[in-house]
Amino acid sequence: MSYVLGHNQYGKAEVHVVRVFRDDPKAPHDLVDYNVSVSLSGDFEDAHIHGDQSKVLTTDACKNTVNSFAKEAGDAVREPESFAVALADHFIEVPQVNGARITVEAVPWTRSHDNAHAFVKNGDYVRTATVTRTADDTSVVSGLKDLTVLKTTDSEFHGFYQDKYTTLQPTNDRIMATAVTAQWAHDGTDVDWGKAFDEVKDAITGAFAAAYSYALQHTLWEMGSAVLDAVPSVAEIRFSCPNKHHFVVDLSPFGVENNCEVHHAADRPYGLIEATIKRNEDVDKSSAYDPGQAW
Ligand SMILES: O=c1[nH]c(=O)c2[nH]c(=O)[nH]c2[nH]1
Repeated sequence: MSYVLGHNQYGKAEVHVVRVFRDDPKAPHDLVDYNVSVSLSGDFEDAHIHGDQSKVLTTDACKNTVNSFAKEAGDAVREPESFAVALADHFIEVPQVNGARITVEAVPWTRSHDNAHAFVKNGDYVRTATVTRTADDTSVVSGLKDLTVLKTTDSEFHGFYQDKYTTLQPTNDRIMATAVTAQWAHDGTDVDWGKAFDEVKDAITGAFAAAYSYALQHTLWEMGSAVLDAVPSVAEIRFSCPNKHHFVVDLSPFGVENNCEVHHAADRPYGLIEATIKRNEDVDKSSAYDPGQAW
């Protein structure tokens, strides 16, 4: 037999760690809530082909490292990107590892009633970070998932291609709603991650609100352009946005007028609109994204 082992990677997925910052007894507490996944690649052929584990850093050790780094990495823990960089820098030092990918899903908690130690989980969205480390390169992709936005007008959809299955009626006034999932790749790592995240999120929601839309595709372009305008470190942004359809209900059988007021919010099927907006043609950040990540 001369079969060949192709790409392989392994690690611990979804280490859910909550770190409280409470070093200063007089200061209010802070916390971060991270779901961390570690994926290592390198010289692991013997483990697969011969059952020899001598080079395998256990996934249990990966989990322990995440937990310990939640204390050891100090202030780097405060932002998902810098925490992931600290972990990636550690794992790449293992001699048989030549690639380390760390993904973090960060659930935002907000302080409750200005209380020093009480928080409310903010379920509006999840912040994400993916750090890919090789011996001589670190690439950082930031993101967010499931940021749901809706506007009640300033959205049209008409002039579309028609075939024999086309029944959709054109409209010049409709609800537009989506749950934005986006990932943006940075040039370099010298970035104020928290500030950049807030600016990107603000650019996305601001452009969604302000842009007059002729399709969700058009809105993705506007949102991506606003992000590139606002944050110089972003080289490209990838969107995956379900069109959360709101269909105007026909109330005419009841003699009731419905001027885009009463809608049926359908949950499926949904249009899925995806696009990458790049700073220029030469940008190629594909290796910075986790191919196994289903958005
Ligand atoms: O914004 C939209 N883009 C589409 O491609 C599409 N297709 C469709 O049926 N409705 C919509 N809306």
